[in-house]
Amino acid sequence: MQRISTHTRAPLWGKAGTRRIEAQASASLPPHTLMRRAGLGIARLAMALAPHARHIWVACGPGNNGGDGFEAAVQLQACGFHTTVSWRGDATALPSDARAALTRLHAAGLSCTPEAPSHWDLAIDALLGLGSRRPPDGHLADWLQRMHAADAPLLSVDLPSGLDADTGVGTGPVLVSRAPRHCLSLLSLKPGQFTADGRDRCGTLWLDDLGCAVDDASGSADAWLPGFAPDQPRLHATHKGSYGDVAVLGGAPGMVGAPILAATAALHAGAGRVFVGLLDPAAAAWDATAPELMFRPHHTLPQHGQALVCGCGGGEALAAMLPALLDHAGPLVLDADALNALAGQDALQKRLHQRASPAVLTPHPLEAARLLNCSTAQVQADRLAAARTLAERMNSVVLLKGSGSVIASPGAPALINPSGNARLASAGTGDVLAGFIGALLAQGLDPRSAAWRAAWRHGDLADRWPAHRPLTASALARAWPARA
Ligand SMILES: NC(=O)C1=CN([C@@H]2O[C@H](COP(=O)(O)OP(=O)(O)OC[C@H]3O[C@@H](n4cnc5c(N)ncnc54)[C@H](OP(=O)(O)O)[C@@H]3O)[C@@H](O)[C@H]2O)[C@H](O)CC1
Ligand SMILES: [K+]
Repeated sequence: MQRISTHTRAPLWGKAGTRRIEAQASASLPPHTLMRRAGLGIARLAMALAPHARHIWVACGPGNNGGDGFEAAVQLQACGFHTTVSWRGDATALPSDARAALTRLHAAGLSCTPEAPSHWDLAIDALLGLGSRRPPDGHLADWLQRMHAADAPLLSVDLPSGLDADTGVGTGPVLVSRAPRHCLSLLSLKPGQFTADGRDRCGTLWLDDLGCAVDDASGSADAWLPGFAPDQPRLHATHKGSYGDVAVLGGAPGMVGAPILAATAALHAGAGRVFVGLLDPAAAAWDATAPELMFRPHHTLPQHGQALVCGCGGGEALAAMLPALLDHAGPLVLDADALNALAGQDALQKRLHQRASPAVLTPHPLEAARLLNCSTAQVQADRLAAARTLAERMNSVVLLKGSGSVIASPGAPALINPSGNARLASAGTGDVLAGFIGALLAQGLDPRSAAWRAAWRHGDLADRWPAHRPLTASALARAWPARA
C-alpha cells in the first residue's frame, strides 16, 4: 500500500482501463482473491488511521464495492473492533464476488443492519465505486450525508461514492468538513481522483494494487501524475545569457499589474533577463519594486530568441497584434486576453496550428469554454477531454487550470497536476503561472515539460505556504525556491 503524494509519478486509469486490469488480474487468481485482498487492505488502513476506534461503521452498497466493505468488516471484527455493517438489499441480486463476501460475513458471525448506527469513530464508505452511474439517492444518499456531516474520519473504498472515476465529477452529498477524509484506491489510481471534485472528495489518497502491480508498457493509461522533477543544477561558468530572455506583453489601461506579476515570476523562476512591453501608453516605464525588469515599447517585443508571455491583462488591443506574434514569436505562452482574442477566430487558430514549436495555452475553464465554443459546465464535466480536444485543435500544449490542472499535448499522454490548493484562488496567481512557464521555456525546456513543471511548482509553493502568511500573487511571484 502506498500513500500518494504530489511527488508520486504514476499512470491513471479510468473505468474501462481499471476493469481491464481487474479482469486480467482475476483471470490468474483463485476466485474472490482480489476482493479478499481489498478487504484486508481496507481493514489495515482503517486500523492505522483510527487505532483507538471502538466502533467502526461500514456502509455497503449494491455492487462489488459493497463486497469490499463486507470483507473489510470480517477483518475488523476479527481484530476486535466493534463493527456495524449497514446494507439493504437482496443477496441474490449481488454480483458473485460480493455475494461470496456476504456469505463470509455471515459465517464470521456478523449480520447486516438496514439502518445507520447513531455513533461511530470511523466510517467506511463502501456504497459505490466504479459502477456508480447516477446520483446516489434514497438510503445511499442518507448514509453518505451522515458520514460527511459527522466529526469522525471517513475512509472511502476505491472511490468516494458518487465520484466519477473518469472525470472527477461528483454527485450526491458532500459537505465541507474538518474531519479527516481518506480514500483507498484499489488496483489503479483514477483520473477522477485528481481533478474537478476529486481532490475535495478523496482527501488523502492511498493505493493498494492488490498484488497486481501494472506497468504501462502498452501506453494505455488515460493520464499520468507527473511526479517531481528538481531544478537542474547550474554550472558555475555561466552568465545571464545562459538562462534565456523572457518578454512579457500585456497590461492594457487598468491592468498593468498583470504583466508585472508575470515578469516578476519569470525573473524569480530563473530567467536570465526579463523585458516588459506594456500596452497602456500612460504606464510608468519602470517598476521601483522590481528594478531588474526592463521596460521596452511593446511593439519592439519580442526580440529574437526571447520566450514570449502574451496576454496578461492585455485587453482587446492584443487581437490586432496576435497574427504577427503567432507567426514570428519563438517559445510562446498565451494567457488570458490572448486566449480570448483567439476564441472564434479561425484564421488565428490556423496560424497557431501551423507553428513549428507548439505554444503553451493556459486557459481557465471559462477561457477554455470560449475556445471550444461550449459552456464552462461542459468543460468541467470532462476536463481531460476538454484539454485534449483543445490541444489537438490548436496543436498546442494546453494547461487547463482549476482543481487538478490538466496538461494536454498533441501526441503525448495527458498529465494531471496534483499540487496546489484553494489559497491560489485569488487575482494574479494565473499571471504568476504564465511567468513561471515563460522562464522555463527561456531556459530551454520543451513546452510540455515547462507547463507541467511550472504548474507543479506553483501548486507546491501554495501547499508549503505558511498558514499565517497571506498568499498573494506578488508574494507567490517571488517565492520560487533558490537553487542549491
Ligand atoms: N470484483 C472484484 O473482484 C473486485 C471489485 N472491486 C470493487 O468493485 C467495485 C466495482 O464494482 P461494481 O459492482 O462494478 O460497481 P459498484 O459496486 O460501484 O456498484 C454497482 C451497483 O451499484 C448500482 N448503482 C450504480 N449507481 C447507483 C446509484 N446512484 N444508486 C443506487 N445504485 C447504484 C448499480 O446498479 P445499476 O442498476 O446501475 O446497474 C450496480 O448494482 C470497485 O469500485 C471496487 O471497489 C475491487 O477492486 C476488488 C476486486
Ligand atoms: K465507495
